[in-house]
Formats: sequence, structure tokens, C-alpha cells
Amino acid sequence: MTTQPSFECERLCIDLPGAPGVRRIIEDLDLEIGRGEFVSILGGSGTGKTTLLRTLAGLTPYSSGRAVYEGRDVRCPVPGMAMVFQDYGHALLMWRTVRRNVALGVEGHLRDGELDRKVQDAIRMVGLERFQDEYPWRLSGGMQQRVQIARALAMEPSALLMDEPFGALDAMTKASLQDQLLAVQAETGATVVFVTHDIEEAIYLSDTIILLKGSPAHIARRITVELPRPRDQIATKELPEYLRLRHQLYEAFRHEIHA
Ligand SMILES: Nc1ncnc2c1ncn2[C@@H]1O[C@H](COP(=O)(O)OP(=O)(O)OP(=O)(O)O)[C@@H](O)[C@H]1O
Repeated sequence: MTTQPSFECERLCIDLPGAPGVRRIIEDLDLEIGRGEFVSILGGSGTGKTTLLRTLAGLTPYSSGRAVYEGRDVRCPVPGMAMVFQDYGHALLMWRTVRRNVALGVEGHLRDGELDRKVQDAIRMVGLERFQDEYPWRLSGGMQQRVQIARALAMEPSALLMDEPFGALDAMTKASLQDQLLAVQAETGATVVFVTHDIEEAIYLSDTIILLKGSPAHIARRITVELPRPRDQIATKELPEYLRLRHQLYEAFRHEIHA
């Protein structure tokens, strides 16, 4: 990991339409995310996690302060980022095969050979080689989510923004996709900003956890996760440091989210 930031926010304020007028969702948020860093955003329901992620993606405009990605203001989507949503059912085109869904973000920009290479690499990274000519509706929920992740990876993003991508999946599928995501990140070196409700998921995956609190929201805690990599679903979760972080975050949730 280098020290050059991928994202920088300074006194970031985000307002959304409310009744009446506008409602401030995020206030005076300062945040720096290093290149290749895995950052999870945790917080209670309705705190503003998705709003913050969408602003980092250039999808929701901010009102004041600064949000910068690799030196560029993010007032609209900028190249180099890809977003993955929780609702893979809506994100995929059911009438296109897996391969043609994965190609969606890059087709029209590349020559055929290069397009095929990128699509094949992305499909390999999520382990869907055998299913590339299938239609998404014939796949399980976990496999459909892997298609969405592959589509993001085909764009070779330097930053992957993920909004509760595993929130709708069963525990075993979720664990397997978490490991696949960590392997992909180790291979690509992408920065990952990951929104989740799940404290254990945040600890298992992250280098840093940002806990949002309040209305408007601000950063209540910034926690560095110093667990060794590669991580392991059994061994990592038995480490004293993992258990200490888990305890700390549950306490923080209890005292701060409901304060
Ligand atoms: N398009 C919108 N227009 C107006 N208000 C919105 C819009 N989207 C979200 N909000 C409001 O902004 C606040 C933050 O919503 P957001 O979805 O960012 O929270 P969240 O922390 O991601 O919640 P959850 O964990 O429940 O998904 C909520 O009060 C929500 O009602």
C-alpha cells in the first residue's frame, strides 16, 4: 500500500431533498483512504452510508467541502471506479448471458480481442468460467452477485465501491464471496470502499473501519484493523485481536448508535 490517497474528503457536507426543503445527511466529514486500502463504512440504518458511498462514486452531488478521487473532484462519475450494489437482480440484464453481462461496462470501448481478454480475466477471478454462456436467472443468488462483481472487475477499476454486496446472501455463500473478494483485491491492488451492517464482516475484510453516527452523520470512530493477511474464516476469527475488535465495535454500536 502506498501513502498516496485514493479518496480525500474535507469538511464534506451532503444534503438531500427533505420535507420541507433539504435535509443534511452528512456533515463536516474528513476522510482519507489510501490506495489499495480496504475501508468499511459501518453505521446504523439510515445513517448515510449509501449516501456517502454514492457521493464518492460521483452519483450524489455534495453540497460543500471537498470530495476528491485520485486528485479529481467527484462531482460526476470519473473513470477508474466501479460500483457493486446489493440488489444483483436489478443490476444484471437477465436476457444477456453471463459473458455479455460482464462485458457491459467495457464493450464499445475496446477492440474485440482486448474485450474478450478483460471479460475472461474477470470471469476467472470470480470462478464462473463454466457458466459464462448461462443466463443469470438460471444461477443462484451468490453466482449472480459474482457476475455483478466480475462486471465491475472487467473495467479494471482502481477503486471498487460496494454497497452491502453480500447483504442478501446466506452465511456460507457470504463467507465464500468475502474470501473471493479478498483474493481479487490482493491480485488487483484495488482500493475497496465497502458499506455493510455486519460488524464481523467489516473486521474480517478491512484495513480500516469507519463508524458513522448521528443525524446529520459524522465519523464517530475510525478503527485500524491490524489482523494478518491473508485472512482465514476460522483462524482469523479466533485471534484475540479479532475478538477484541468485535467487542469494541459491538460496544460502540450499543453506546453510540442508540445514544
Ligand atoms: N434520494 C433520496 N432523497 C431524499 N432522502 C434520501 C434519499 N436517499 C436516502 N435518503 C435519506 O438519507 C438518509 C440516509 O440514507 P442512506 O440510504 O444513505 O442510509 P444508510 O446508512 O445507507 O441506510 P441503510 O443501512 O438502511 O441502507 C435516510 O434518512 C434516507 O431517508
